[in-house]
Amino acid sequence: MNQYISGLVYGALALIANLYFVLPVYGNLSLHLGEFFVIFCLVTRGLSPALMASILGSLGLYITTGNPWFFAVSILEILVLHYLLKKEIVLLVADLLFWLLIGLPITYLVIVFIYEVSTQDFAHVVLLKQALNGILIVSIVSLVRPFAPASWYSKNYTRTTLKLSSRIFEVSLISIALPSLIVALILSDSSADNAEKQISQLLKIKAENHVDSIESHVQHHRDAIDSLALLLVEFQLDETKTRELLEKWNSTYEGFLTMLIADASGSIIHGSPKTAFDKITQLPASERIVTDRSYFYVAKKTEQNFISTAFKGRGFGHAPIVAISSPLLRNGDFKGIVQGSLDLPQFDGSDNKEGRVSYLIVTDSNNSIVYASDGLGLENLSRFEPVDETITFTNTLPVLTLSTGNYLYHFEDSKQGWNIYALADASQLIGFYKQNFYRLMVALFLISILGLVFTRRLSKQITDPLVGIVKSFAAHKVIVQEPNSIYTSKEVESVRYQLREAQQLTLEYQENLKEEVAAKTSELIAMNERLEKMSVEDELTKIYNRRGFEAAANEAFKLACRNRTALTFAMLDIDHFKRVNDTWGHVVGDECIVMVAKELKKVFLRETDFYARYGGEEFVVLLTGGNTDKHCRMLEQLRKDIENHKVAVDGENISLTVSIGVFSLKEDFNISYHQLVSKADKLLYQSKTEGRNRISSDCQ
Ligand SMILES: Nc1nc2c(ncn2[C@@H]2O[C@H](COP(=O)(O)OP(=O)(O)OP(=O)(O)O)[C@@H](O)[C@H]2O)c(=O)[nH]1
Repeated sequence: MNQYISGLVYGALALIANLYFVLPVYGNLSLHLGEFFVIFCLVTRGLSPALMASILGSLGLYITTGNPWFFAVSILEILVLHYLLKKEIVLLVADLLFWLLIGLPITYLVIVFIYEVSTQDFAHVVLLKQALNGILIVSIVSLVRPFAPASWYSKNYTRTTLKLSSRIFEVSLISIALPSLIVALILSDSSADNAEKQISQLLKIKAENHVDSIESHVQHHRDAIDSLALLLVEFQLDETKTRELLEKWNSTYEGFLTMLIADASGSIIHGSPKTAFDKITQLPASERIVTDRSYFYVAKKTEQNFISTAFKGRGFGHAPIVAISSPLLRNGDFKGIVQGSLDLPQFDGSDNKEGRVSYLIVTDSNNSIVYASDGLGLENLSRFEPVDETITFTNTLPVLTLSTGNYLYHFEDSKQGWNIYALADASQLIGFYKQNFYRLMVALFLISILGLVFTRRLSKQITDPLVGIVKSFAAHKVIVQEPNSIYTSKEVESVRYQLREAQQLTLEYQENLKEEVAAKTSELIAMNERLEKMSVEDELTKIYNRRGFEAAANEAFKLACRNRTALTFAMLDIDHFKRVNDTWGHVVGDECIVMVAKELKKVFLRETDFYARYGGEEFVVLLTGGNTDKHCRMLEQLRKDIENHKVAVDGENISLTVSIGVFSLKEDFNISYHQLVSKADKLLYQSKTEGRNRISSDCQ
């Protein structure tokens, strides 16, 4: 497949996976599996298609998350992985290195400075999730890769051959890392769900407790106001007694900041504590009127106990308060109201005191804060408009975002129409997740180190016996039958057995070959000797041929010339040999030639005597040393011996004669070998023409 087309195909798969196959992890965090196709493209097709796929895959992530930084991180990841793979680093380790050294720092900066994630804990969770996402994907790629058919790999892409130890390391790491990652993610999610449920349960109980205690607190004070109103109507006390009763009530019910009694016209006629009322009495009469206050006109109108929304006090002080009032009704006539101002901070008494891990917010029916625990940064009486961040931070539990942070919460309303929020710091849950993710990372790291040590040892135990066997094989040492390592395996032993068999066959073959070569060599030597002999020996007569003679006689000729030693060269020719052949046939002719050679052998016995069949029925003789007369005598003897030697054929005796030309040197040695031969040849011709069976000689 063309590189660009494969980049587009893998990119399209990555895009679709990132858009439609997203696994939710926690809150709004999820695993994006599209990167699988990008990394798979890198390991099967090479860098350029993987970069194309990376851009398309990141487009999918950008569409789903709105985060453009995926482009940078993904492209960097591909480049770094490509480089580290070339350096023969295992894919999973390469990815771990990328995330530790580059991916995590960049993602951290993006989270903190560009996305301004509100809490450190959440930033850590996002960060670790990104790294786990990357490692999970690379683990899946490493797992799938061995099953990919060879045709999926690009021919242009040269893959590096990994060491066996690296291969085993990769396989064992993946087989440990991938399941533990998946199990850890599933367990983390389910335990986070459980934790959320537990916190939710706890907050619900707390909120209900708060509702109960607030309701009873308020009810207690409403009852107090009602009973005071009854007493005042019933006993019609004088002014002093009324004031004393009011002050007693105020001091008995600590929740009331101040209390007052207003007459039917809404004018304050009594107040407690005394110091506060004294201030009221200083005010002009018009400012002591409370007809505009809901606790007056509602109580008057409904003729029932009334509890106000929260508001800021006036006259008696400016503290935020909730007013409780009861009408004074005597025989159905409205005689005024009695009112108590509940001090808002007093609700603190109803708050949870267990280590302040939880908080309380109480709002009235107007959503004004009646009470908010310290540390939330909320002002009493301010409006409470929380932002829901549930999806970002948790799976199901609702989350509020305040200026001080994110809080898990449970909400209940009270009978008074108040809203009670029990809050817990969201970092509890995120911290729990962070801890899980950190544990997972540390576990993966430890598994990697253990895996590294373990697999190096294992691969050594696998390869060492093999190396030993191969070394023995290469050094032609006999492979031992018993394994020399206790860590050997059946496969290695099978190799040992087969190599041993092969080695024995080879050795046998070598032995046979050696013997065969030795036999052939001696045959060859004999043949060479024969050939050598044949090249200098006449086949028929077994004496020198012309070549052999010239090679041997030449030396003797030169030596004799140099030493001026007497020398005779003779040339012989069988007379009328054609006739012999014609009469008796060539076989008989050959016998005659052999007979002449035998006679030569008989006459010339010295090592310095050279003779040869010169060609056809012609022979030559070279004699050195002694004197030329003796040479001639010996030649004459030869001539006679041949003449006397009858060759028997079919009961008949054939007699042969030879003509000889003899040329001797005894004083003047200034002559070449060829001239010598030529002289002898001429003298032979002379013998022939002078009647044959004779010697013609000359001397120089
Ligand atoms: N049988 C046999 N005949 C040979 C061999 N070599 C040469 N001849 C014969 O020797 C004969 C030589 O004949 P010629 O050169 O005419 O001389 P010649 O008959 O000996 O007569 P002269 O030399 O003049 O006495 C030829 O018929 C050759 O065929 C050989 O090796 N074996």
